[in-house]
Amino acid sequence: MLLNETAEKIRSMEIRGAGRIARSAVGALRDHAAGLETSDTASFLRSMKEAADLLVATRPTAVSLPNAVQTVMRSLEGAKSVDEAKAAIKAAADSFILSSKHAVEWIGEIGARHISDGDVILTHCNSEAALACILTAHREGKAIEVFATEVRPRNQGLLTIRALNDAGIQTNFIVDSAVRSYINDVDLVITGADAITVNGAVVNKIGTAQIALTAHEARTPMVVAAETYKFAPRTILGERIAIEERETGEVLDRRIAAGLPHVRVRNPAFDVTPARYVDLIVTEIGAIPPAMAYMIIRDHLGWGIGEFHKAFEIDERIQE
Ligand SMILES: O=P(O)(O)OC[C@H]1O[C@H](OP(=O)(O)O)[C@H](O)[C@@H]1O
Repeated sequence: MLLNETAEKIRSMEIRGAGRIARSAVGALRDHAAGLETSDTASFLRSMKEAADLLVATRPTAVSLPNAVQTVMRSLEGAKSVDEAKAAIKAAADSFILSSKHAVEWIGEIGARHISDGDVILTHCNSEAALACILTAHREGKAIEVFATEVRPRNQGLLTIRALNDAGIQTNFIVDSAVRSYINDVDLVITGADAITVNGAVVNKIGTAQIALTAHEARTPMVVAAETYKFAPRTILGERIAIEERETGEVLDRRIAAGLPHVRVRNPAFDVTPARYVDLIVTEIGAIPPAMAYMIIRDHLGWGIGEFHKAFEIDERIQE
């Protein structure tokens, strides 16, 4: 898909979900690289850097996006010609997409082990990773029932209930504010994540923190299903995860809002659940407590402080 088209689809949420965003972005980078006609390495690198910046700027919160783009852009290091650079980008993008899909499968396998026959599960938003756990448990023959929230204002819950319905899983569709009314019927909460910070806090769809708090009070385990590339390396350096504020028309029709001059509509797309309300994070390399976030960043993402130096080197080469 074309670069600008992909960027627009991510911005408008036609392409959404932290994993899908990441895969689409690296696919767009790969296709952009293949289509560049220059033989000048510096101008190729410049164009790739602009493409990477454009994609990363589309949505600020899901760290899967910059992590994926960074993974692919790092493959440019050491490329001595445009052809070499194109081949490196393609290999890195294809490998990222494949391993991202495998990661979801592994998360499904591992997550399903935390689901018992007869469990009632509550999920929020539409997460590939969380759904993988639920669908795998169902495929294994466990009788499960799900509560799925509506997910105002973008109604991603509709995607979730369609997937659950298609699989033949008994599902209860509830408004976001009904979670506390049903939490005592729930054995396990499973959500996805858009970002996980070094201190194990989980950034996910708005409403997740309320659900986690409710689950904590009810002593219902809160499980987060997330690929390792959802962990945010720059939080080691004190960088905070930006919470995307989307346009207010998503929440209240602009014509109605125009007649309410004293009302300010707020529309944060994500919230932060502190680590103490998260029992387990299921990743493709195993289920871990949130306190292990630093080790995931250090050992499995392979960059942190060095990331800045690498990015700087690419900038220098562009200026040559
Ligand atoms: O990567 P997977 O597990 O599919 O999704 C992770 C998260 O991405 C989504 O964000 P949005 O709907 O794009 O704002 C939701 O917050 C979901 O929990």
